[in-house]
Formats: sequence, structure tokens, C-alpha cells
Amino acid sequence: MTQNPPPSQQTPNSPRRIPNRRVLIVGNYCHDVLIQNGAVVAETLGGAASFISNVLDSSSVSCDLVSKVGHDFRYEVSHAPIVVPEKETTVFEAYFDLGIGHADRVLKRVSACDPILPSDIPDSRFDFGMAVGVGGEILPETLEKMVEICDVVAVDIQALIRVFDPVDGAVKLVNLKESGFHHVLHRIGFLKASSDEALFMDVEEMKRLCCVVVTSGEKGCRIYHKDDETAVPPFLAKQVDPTGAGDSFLGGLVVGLVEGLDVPDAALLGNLFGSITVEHIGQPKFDLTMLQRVKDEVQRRKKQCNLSSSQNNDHDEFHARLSPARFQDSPLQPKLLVNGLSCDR
Ligand SMILES: Nc1ncnc2c1ncn2[C@@H]1O[C@H](COP(=O)(O)OP(=O)(O)OP(=O)(O)O)[C@@H](O)[C@H]1O
Ligand SMILES: O[C@H]1[C@H](O)[C@@H](O)[C@H](O)[C@@H](O)[C@H]1O
Repeated sequence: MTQNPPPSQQTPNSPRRIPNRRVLIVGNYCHDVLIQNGAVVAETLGGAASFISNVLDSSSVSCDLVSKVGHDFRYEVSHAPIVVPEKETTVFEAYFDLGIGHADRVLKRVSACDPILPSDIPDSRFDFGMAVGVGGEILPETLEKMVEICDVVAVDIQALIRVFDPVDGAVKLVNLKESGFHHVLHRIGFLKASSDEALFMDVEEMKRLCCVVVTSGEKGCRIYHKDDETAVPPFLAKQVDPTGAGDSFLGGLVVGLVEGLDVPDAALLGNLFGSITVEHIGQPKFDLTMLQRVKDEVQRRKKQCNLSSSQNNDHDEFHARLSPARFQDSPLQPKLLVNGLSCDR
């Protein structure tokens, strides 16, 4: 297959073919069932792909989405999935014994739709690919195709290391080394893991291969790349349901990267979308005024970084400017949270 060189290596004389499409999201939609004390509290559209496309669509970043669902898929979505008539949609039950606002939950995959095959993925080129399976639908050959056709691929580690109990579907994790994906990892750009999932990889090894982002709920996230380690502060949120926080985080990170922000600034945008997501059950509806303010701040930040001759690392200022957008309709006051400590401004 003929490939465009990545944008950074294109010169005016590079043979220019069809321009890349922007973002490719690969992962199945699912039905999420939230259970507390044996009773169903909510049933919602789930799957990392649904949370991520929600963030990208709201931010006007165009994306293609490849997802498979069964005949029983219940939701209207803006990116149509492939329907496999003889199968059921992937279903996750999430057991919140400590209350659904609590981060600790037991996940069970009680039904699984088909995997996504390389032939399901378009033969176009993309700036960014996102491998974001939830129920084991991303195969090693799926990821191999993604790294072939995308300039940069961001992977959620949950797509690679989950295994499912054959009896009750309980989600367990295996070490990344034993996942069957190890041979492709030197070709990915970003690997996102929650702090629990990060225990199943060797961060020291992975940060030499790609940019590793470890999210820690209300504490924000840390970025590891080569010899650099950067803490990116969180936004204050009233957590109602943690489901999808990591997905929206990844969506926000990619929005930032597509917009040309540097990685810590893009991760700050990830933290922002993650914090909004935990305040809702299911898919958050982003407030249009908030989105416009965030877009304005992103453009302002880009200009500021372009004008500044030295590297501008003042993330606190970007954080402070995003906070009011985040909280304008909320009783919470904007606060700066650094290393888990909040300070009134
Ligand atoms: N309680 C919270 N308060 C503020 N921000 C939060 C909170 N929980 C999550 N976030 C934001 O969302 C990001 C992702 O959350 P988290 O680390 O819980 O991901 P995750 O475990 O992959 O989520 P999930 O599996 O539930 O989708 C965090 O880095 C943070 O920026
Ligand atoms: O909808 C959710 C969400 O996508 C989570 O990121 C994933 O961990 C769950 O398995 C899924 O049910």
C-alpha cells in the first residue's frame, strides 16, 4: 500500500496523494448495566468508542468509527456500527457495592459481539488511530493494520490486556508482555492506562517505545516519555459515576493533539473531559457555551505557544483559564489542584 509520509516529514516536493482523514476510532459499542446491591440502577450506552466519539463530535473533530453490535443494539448513534444480525451486542455489568459514585467496581462481560477484523477497517490513511476495545474485540492483526494506516496510534491498554472468566465473564487483566500485542507496541504513539492497569506493564520499558499516560482519577494523570515525567493537574468534579472517564480523557487528549497542542496541554484537555464525564451517568452532554470557551482557550494557547520563542510549559495558566469554562454553571468554585492539593485562587 502507498503511504503518505507523516505530516512532519512532508516537503513541498513530496509526492502528495489524497489528504489523510483525521481520526479513526476502533472499538465496539456496548450496553452498560450499572448494578448496586443486586438492583439495576441504570442501563446506558457504553464502550470507549461511544465516549470518545462524543468528545470528538462535540469538539468538531471529524472521525470515522468502526464498531460492531448485535441485532439487539438499542441506541441511536451518530456513527453507525456494523450490525452482526446473528450476534448480540457486547454487554458489561458493573457492580458498585460501595455506591455508583465510587471508583471501585467489579466488571463482568456477560455478552460479546464479534471482533473487529482488519478487513472491517477502511483502507484510507488517518492522522490518528485510536484502538479502544472493551471486550477483547481488538485482535493483534487489527492493531497491526491500524499502525499501517495511521500516522499516530493511541491505544487504551484495556483493549489489549483484558481476559474474561469463561463462567461469569469477570474481567481480569494479564501482563502486557503476555497479551499477544507485544510485537506491535514499538509502532504505537501513545499508551493510556489507569493506575490499576499500569501495574500490568513495565512503564520503564514502555516509555522508551512510546508516550505512556497513566490516569489516576481525581488526581489527574502523569505522562512518561523517555526520561521525562510530567504530572498534569486534575479539575475538581463531583463524581456520580466513574464509567467512561478514561475514555473521555483519551478523547480530550486526541482533540488536543489534533489541534496541535503539546502533549501535557492535550492531557490537560483530557483531564477536563474526564472530570465532566464522572459527573454524569452514561454519556455526558457537553454544554455548548462551555465547549466554545474551551475551543477559544485552545486557540489562544496555540497562538501563545507559537509566539513564544522558548518552550512554554506554563500549564497552570492554561488550567486556570480552562477552569471557569468548566464550572460556569456549577456550584463548585474554580480551584487549582496540584498534586492532589486544592488551592483557592
Ligand atoms: N473524581 C474525579 N475528579 C476529577 N477528575 C476525574 C475524576 N475521576 C476521573 N477524572 C479525570 O478523568 C481521567 C480518567 O479517569 P480514571 O483515571 O478514573 O480513568 P479510568 O480508570 O480509565 O476510567 P474508566 O475505566 O472508569 O473509564 C483522570 O485522569 C481525571 O483527569
Ligand atoms: O462503557 C464502559 C467504558 O467504555 C469503560 O471504559 C470500559 O472499561 C467498560 O468496559 C465499558 O463497559
